[in-house]
Amino acid sequence: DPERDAFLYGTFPDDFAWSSATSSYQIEGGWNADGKGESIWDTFTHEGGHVQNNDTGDVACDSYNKYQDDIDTMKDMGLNAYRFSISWPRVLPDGTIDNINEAGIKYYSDVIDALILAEITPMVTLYHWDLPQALMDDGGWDNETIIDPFNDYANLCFERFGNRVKLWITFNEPWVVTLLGYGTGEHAPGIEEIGTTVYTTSHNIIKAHAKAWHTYDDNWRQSQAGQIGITLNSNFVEPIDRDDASSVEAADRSLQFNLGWYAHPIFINGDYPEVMKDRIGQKSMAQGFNESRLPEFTDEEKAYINGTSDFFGLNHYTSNYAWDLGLNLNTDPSYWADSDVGSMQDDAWPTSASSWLRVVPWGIRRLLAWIKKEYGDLPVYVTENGYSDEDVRELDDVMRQKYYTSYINEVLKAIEVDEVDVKGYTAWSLLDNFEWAEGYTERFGMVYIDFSDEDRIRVPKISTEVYAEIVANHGFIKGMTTMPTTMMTT
Ligand SMILES: O=S(=O)(O)CCCN1CCN(CCO[C@@H]2O[C@H](CO)[C@@H](O)[C@H](O)[C@H]2O)CC1
Repeated sequence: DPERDAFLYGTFPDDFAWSSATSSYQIEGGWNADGKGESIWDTFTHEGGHVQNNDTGDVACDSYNKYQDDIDTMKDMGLNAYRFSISWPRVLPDGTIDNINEAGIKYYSDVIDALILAEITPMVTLYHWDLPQALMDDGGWDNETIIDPFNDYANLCFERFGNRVKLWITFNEPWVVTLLGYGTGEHAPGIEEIGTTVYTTSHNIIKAHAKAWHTYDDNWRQSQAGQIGITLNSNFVEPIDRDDASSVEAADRSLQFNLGWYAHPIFINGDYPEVMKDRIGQKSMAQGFNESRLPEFTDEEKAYINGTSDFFGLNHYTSNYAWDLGLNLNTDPSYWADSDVGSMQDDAWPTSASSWLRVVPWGIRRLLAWIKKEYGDLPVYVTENGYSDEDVRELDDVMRQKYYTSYINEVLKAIEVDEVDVKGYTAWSLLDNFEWAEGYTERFGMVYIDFSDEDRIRVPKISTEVYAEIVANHGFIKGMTTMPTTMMTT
């Protein structure tokens, strides 16, 4: 509708964080440099057969050696924050605190010092999917004995970097970690248990997250005065028919199964959404299980988990329509079937190089408003948002320029009109990088890299100029020279 789609001129709060993001396995390379231990992604890519063209992150963007180039680029763009992740096996090669790799500690200490020198605030993710292989050998996230090694790892990072790092994220996208890692098998460790292990691994991750938050809150917050939270990913889900109660309910149920799965315990009451407990419970009984496939938290665990995030970290890329499929007790045990929701994307929505990513700018505004309504008026960081190109050298990335302009404008509306307390925006990604199972065939970077050139030269695309001007103006003012003429409104 015209009101929804009108472009809004205006500025963001003065202290707004203008950021870009990367992650360790996707950009660093140096997979076995200076004492680093193997991660499950080293194993997964070296095994072959899981990634397009059998690409690996052995070298990736070589940021292990070229991180200063990355920081120089962000400095040139005027960014004031940078979200990156620490590779757990680079600092703890066996995963446990018994063997600290000081060379790994020094690498991240140097990166942090270089960011501070460039007046760029570091935002550090502790877990962005590269689990030490040694811990996978003990069952990985499906074994609750992993909770203590994760806490020891988090505590080490707080101890060594917390004097300079004041924004911590425990996990990046537990939904992807469990669904793609233990459900579809598309991601490391490649386990295919779509109806059971996705829930037992998530259960352990939520407990591990809570323990790390309490460790910071008890031992470090007073002296370091930082903030620690979690980053969750979700599409916005629009009812296929807003006047049909069953599809409105189905859309909300889909958001509960995607986002509420983790956000409800952490931000509401320490427990899973009622609709998940109810549906998965009913289906599990009908499928012959003697207990629900969704594990239960004890009352003590609920009290321990509730309230364990200082902000809401949101990764958002795209949206979809949903409708009700009706309660079906005859399905096989499957996360996809558990929610009884049909979903699709509109063919009118512009495409990207990623099959799941269509451009729907108004979705980010709707999702931010939904989060405020559902979880309260808490600070929100958009910790990822971005667009993918095909594997071609195209520096005038017009679609990405329009994507960023349109989505950032919708975030402005969320702040100005819907009064959502958004503290920062993070463009995924600074660099073209290793896009997981798609390898280097899908490019999310504002900066182009030729992965066949061993020098991995950073070549800024035009979107760096568009984003830089938005940052310089703290938003949108008339006459901005780089603004694309036609926005994306769908
Ligand atoms: O429900 S379906 O399975 O039919 C559709 C799957 C939708 N997922 C949502 C999460 N997305 C990962 C986002 O992943 C994030 O975004 C970036 C770009 O992908 C990655 O490079 C980052 O590492 C990651 O944090 C992959 C696609």
